[in-house]
Amino acid sequence: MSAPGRLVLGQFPIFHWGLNGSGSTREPLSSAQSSLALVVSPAPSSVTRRPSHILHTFGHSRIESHVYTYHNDAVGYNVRIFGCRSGCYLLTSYHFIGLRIATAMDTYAQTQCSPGVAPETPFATPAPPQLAILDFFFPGFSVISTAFVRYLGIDLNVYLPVLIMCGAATFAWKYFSDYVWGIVETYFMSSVEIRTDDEIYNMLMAWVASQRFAKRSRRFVANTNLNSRAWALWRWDADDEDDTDNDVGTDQTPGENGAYGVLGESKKVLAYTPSFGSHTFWYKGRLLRFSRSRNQQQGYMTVSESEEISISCFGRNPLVLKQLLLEARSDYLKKDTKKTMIYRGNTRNSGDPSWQRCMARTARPFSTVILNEKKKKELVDDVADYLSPATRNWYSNRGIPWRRGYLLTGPPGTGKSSLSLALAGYFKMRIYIVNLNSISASEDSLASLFSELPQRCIVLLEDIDSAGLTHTREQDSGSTTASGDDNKDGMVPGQLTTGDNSNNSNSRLSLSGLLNVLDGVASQEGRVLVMTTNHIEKLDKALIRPGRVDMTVNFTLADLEIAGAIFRAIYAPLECEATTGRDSADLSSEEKDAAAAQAAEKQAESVARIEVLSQEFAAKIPEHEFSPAEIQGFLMRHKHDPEAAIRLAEEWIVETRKQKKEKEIKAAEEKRKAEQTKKEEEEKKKKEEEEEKKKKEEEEEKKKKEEEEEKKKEEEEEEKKKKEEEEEEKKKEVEKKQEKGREKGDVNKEASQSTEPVASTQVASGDVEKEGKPQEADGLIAQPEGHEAAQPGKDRPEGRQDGPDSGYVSPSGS
Ligand SMILES: Nc1ncnc2c1ncn2[C@@H]1O[C@H](COP(=O)(O)OP(=O)(O)OP(=O)(O)O)[C@@H](O)[C@H]1O
Repeated sequence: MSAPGRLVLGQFPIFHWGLNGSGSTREPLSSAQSSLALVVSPAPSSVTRRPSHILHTFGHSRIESHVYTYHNDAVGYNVRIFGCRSGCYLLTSYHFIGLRIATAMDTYAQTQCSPGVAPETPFATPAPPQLAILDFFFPGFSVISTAFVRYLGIDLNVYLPVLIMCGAATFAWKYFSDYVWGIVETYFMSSVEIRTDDEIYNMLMAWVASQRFAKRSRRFVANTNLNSRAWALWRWDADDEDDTDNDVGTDQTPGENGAYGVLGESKKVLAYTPSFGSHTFWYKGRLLRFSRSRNQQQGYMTVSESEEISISCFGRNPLVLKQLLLEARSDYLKKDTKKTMIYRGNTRNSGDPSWQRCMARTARPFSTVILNEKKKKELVDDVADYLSPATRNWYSNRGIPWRRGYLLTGPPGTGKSSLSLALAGYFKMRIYIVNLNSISASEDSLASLFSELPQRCIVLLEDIDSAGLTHTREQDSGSTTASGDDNKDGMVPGQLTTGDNSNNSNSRLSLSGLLNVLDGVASQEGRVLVMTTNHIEKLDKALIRPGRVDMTVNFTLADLEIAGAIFRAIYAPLECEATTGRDSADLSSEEKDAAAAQAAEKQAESVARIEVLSQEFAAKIPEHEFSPAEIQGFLMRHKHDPEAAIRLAEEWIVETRKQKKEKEIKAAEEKRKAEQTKKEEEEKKKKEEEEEKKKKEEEEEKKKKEEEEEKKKEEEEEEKKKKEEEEEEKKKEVEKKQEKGREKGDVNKEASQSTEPVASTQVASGDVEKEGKPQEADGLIAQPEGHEAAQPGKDRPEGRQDGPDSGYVSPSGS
């Protein structure tokens, strides 16, 4: 027999047999197929064959065990067969195998026998149970076991039950502990889960990064940016503009993390947060657990999206968790007190639209915005009044929607955006920017964004004239209303404006949609709406009517005053920059006072000097020609040398004019070219259309001609056919007459036989007269059958063949 496997371990035989699925043992099985383990142990000879069937379950796999007892004369064997439940082994196969084992055992025992000596069976001494089942789970175990027995004299099988018990205990403990922990978590713990696409994620992670447990964690994530990555693709630069303020240090000074920066290099703060898993920490005397786990959802996700974060504590009261989150938030916002937070509306097609913090800029002092002081004061007073709680009540008591809108108009670079930023900084409000040009901007997405606005904030719609909100509805609809408000008929659905909408051709936002969002029934109250534009004249009147725009601030190109103010803003020393020139720590209080007085005096001198220079500079700048941004740009080039700026101002003016002129010429040229191209294209198109038309006409004419010819042909054919028919009819008539004539001829013949020829002729002529036919018909009549009828004109004199055969009878009878 070709048994696939047989092992004898020392004196304890362990047999490994393989079975194929059909139960036949004739063919040896491959090791992969051999999924049976046999354990043979001695049995009392009194025991008869006793098959039994036991099922064991190990984890997910089920092991069948069959015990058969066999005995020969000398000794009985228990054969325990283990097989995988999933295999298709038949009981009969097991039995068959058992028999084979028993036979093999007998043979084995016999080979051990020597004459005169009692046969030494494998079980001469009671052997411990052979648990080759391990070989089933750990292939090669039997080999190792054999090696241990042979070379070290250690029987691994002895320790097998212990090992199995340990394994089972571990399994059991895991299941048990998971189960118990689940119950504890559900009924005896409080927990808070943090969404990664919410700003609280950023707040919490910033807080966690500052905690000791995070810094000490052995498994951690190193971050240069703690913000959620969920919206990373939709953000501007995710970093705050002055992150480097908090950086780890410079060349000279090591940072808090012990790292040294390289001088002049832009540095990023390195923060460490605990990695995936559970991390415990103490907070306000309570043991908390910070868990970071992988999101089980499939699909592409950024790092922060693919994680789930929760914090839990023992006890059913989650107060401590809420305190922690509040602390995290206030810490996070503390960092921003001197900054103006800028949020941008993300109106993505997929997912809900939401506000995403994109930048925190240092608040711009209001004084740095150059604007007519009176106008500036008016604006600040108006906003302050609007934001006061008393005003809110006033509005609500009178049923007036609590909203205020401001329109900042003026040429580019005159300070509109700067004023919005300064306003937000002055009133400590956040700025929420909406991009109306976005292709995903729709009334729904905007409404959703506006509904999420906090009560005290600035909503900034920049350059609304370029957002397609040009051309008034009145112009396009052809009807004018007082406010322009009620006339919405001019709007084409899906169009932002009724006029030139090239900038927004893909947008699904309409003007009426925007108006609804701004102050419709469902729109948010309490916000300050600021719109900026370069072309107020292009805006729809409905958009800037009172109620939507309550104050308009006009910005102009630089005049004398503005030019001087910009000069002072650049060169005048600021109070914070005033230095004594010596380290104040080394000075006594009198010395400090003296140094301060000296610095103040120096600063006053400097201010006075700059004041004089500013006037000189302003005098050189032509009024209403250059924007403050342009002048600022020029002064920045000489920021440490005001005299040089004054000296070079004229040169700059000439240069800038030249550049502007060139730009204008270039723009005009481009415009002309564009127009020419457009014209050419139009002409070409027109020409093509004309050619096409001509071609079409020619084709039509040709077709017409052909049709006429065909018609003519048909008519001719019809005529011909008709003629033929007539001829046919004529022929038939002639034949008929010939027939008749023949018949008459016969009669005359008969008559001529009995009378004179003259008389017969007379009869014939008399017949002719009777018939009323012309004379030539006589010939026809007289023509004998089978002769051709005489041709008209040819008949008689020449063509006639007088004679007996022609059958012609002359009137004279000759
Ligand atoms: N009136 C002003 N006061 C102070 N700074 C100004 C003023 N006008 C322009 N600037 C400076 O010029 C630059 C551009 O200004 P800003 O962006 O505010 O102009 P804008 O009117 O909003 O331009 P645009 O219409 O192109 O958006 C800024 O750096 C700003 O500091």
